[in-house]
Amino acid sequence: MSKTISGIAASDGIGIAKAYLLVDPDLSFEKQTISDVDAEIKRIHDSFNASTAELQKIKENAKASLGDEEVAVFDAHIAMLSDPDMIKQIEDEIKNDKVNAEQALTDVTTNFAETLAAMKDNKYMQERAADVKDVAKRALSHLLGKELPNLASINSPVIIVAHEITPSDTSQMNKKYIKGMITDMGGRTSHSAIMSRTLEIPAVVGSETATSEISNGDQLILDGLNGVAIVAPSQEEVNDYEQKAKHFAAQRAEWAKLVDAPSVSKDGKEFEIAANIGTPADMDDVHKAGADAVGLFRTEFLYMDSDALPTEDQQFNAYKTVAESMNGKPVVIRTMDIGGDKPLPYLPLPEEMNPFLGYRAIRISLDRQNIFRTQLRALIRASKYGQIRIMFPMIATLDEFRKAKKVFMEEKQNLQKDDPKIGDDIKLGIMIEIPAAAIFADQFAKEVDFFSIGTNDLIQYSFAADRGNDAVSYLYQPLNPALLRLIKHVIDSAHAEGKIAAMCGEMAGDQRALPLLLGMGLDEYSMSASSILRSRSQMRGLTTDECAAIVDEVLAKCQTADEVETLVNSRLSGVTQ
Ligand SMILES: C=C(OP(=O)(O)O)C(=O)O
Ligand SMILES: [Mg+2]
Repeated sequence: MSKTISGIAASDGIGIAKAYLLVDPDLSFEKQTISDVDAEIKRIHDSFNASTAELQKIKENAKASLGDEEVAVFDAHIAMLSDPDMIKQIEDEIKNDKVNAEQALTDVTTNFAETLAAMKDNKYMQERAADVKDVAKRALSHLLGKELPNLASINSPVIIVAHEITPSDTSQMNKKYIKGMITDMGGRTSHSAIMSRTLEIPAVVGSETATSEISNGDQLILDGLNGVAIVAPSQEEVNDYEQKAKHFAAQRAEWAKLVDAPSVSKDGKEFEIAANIGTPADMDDVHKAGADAVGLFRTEFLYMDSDALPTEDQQFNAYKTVAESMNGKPVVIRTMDIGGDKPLPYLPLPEEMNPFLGYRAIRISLDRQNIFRTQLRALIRASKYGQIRIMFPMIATLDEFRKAKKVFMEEKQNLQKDDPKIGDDIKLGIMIEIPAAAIFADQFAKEVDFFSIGTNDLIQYSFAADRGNDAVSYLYQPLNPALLRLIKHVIDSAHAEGKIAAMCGEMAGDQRALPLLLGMGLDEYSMSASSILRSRSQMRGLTTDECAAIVDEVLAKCQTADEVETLVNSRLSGVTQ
């Protein structure tokens, strides 16, 4: 009998493959007194040899799909397994204390890791502590005869089943073999969900129970369109889903024909469908999707993927690459949004009770202005290579925007001493993601050049529901009339002052929301590159007047998100394809 597990649909598509459980096995053991010292020492050597052989194999596989940096980690681990000092200490403990290999390995490696972690002024050595722990875990798994999961060693089609998937996990994945992902944790706007969409891997998140209900090697169907996974499906179910997957692939092929088509409504009104990116490496997908602009460059990834604050030149190069690659089309670059769920290991921030309500984004930038000024200089310099727009995240008050603008003006004037007109064309905008700013949009609109509505956070803060917590994910309601009112107010306020209203939260790529946003006259829709062509296709089937009438009716009549969805669907049947 098959079993169905439900979660949150996070990335479109259907995958059928065996489950790959990304969960560490139980590596607990008992301390034992041994009598055969030689046999125990041999066990250690065997486990180190087996670990080395395993790492060599993983490295070979990884070479084919990953960058040099990722592969170098495996070399470092292999080198550690032949460290004479570490091996001697383990042998000595076995000889002197007559303990089992597991105990000696754990004692010695824990000691090594602690010594490294204590080297506070040597970051490189500090980071090696994690490598020692990793290597020890691998050797221990061999001693206990258990297998560790390893993403980089995957070389046949699988569906990843994990508690949570981190950015470093995704950097080890070979997209070719990953047919889907299902996690226990996360909501639709958690960063692992956003990553799965960027990688175009079908995904279901927030299932709560996937890792406990699915075993390694189970046959799985993953339906990222409807947010379900079927464990041990019947042949009939497999056939059914193979048909659905074919249908979805055919639909994708149809959408792909729109790569060079304009983003217009059925009645010929032009809009912009833009891409959200995290690094310049995402630009390939942006071009494949035929994006009209980059509507959100989340620069915090430049800070997160690095061991230290990125220099002005490193940032300049990243911004220039993206600006040039868009060939004159707009590129909205958001200043760093660190804090909340995006910590920086090398920038210690105070422990907070409520990190999402704490010291983050523009609050850090205005407080630590050297970091902010470096970023602004890099952005102003890069603006010579394309149409760069600068956007400030997490603006709550007009004062914050004015302060940020003042710093920008000072840096621009400094740079203009050498290059008189540099930065003069840069438009300055803000994210509307804090309810106070949304409510006060009519006043903000007088001073900013554009808004971009960040619905991921705007919903989180409006409904007081953590965006990554699946226990409260029922409150993530893009179609709730309260939110729709707020969004309409923001769009109307921008237009009253002749300013651009964009949206870069996930709602911009939500098929259910598009007719309403079009009806409200939203100018720019910025989303994961993988959603662009589908949205363009949908937009081309909608008429703005009809959508505006639906918005009026929804706002006059509906009290719940479900009522909104039902009303929109009933009005659209016959309007769209
Ligand atoms: C786009 C947004 O920003 P992020 O997801 O990076 O917080 C948002 O909050 O909607
Ligand atoms: Mg946000």
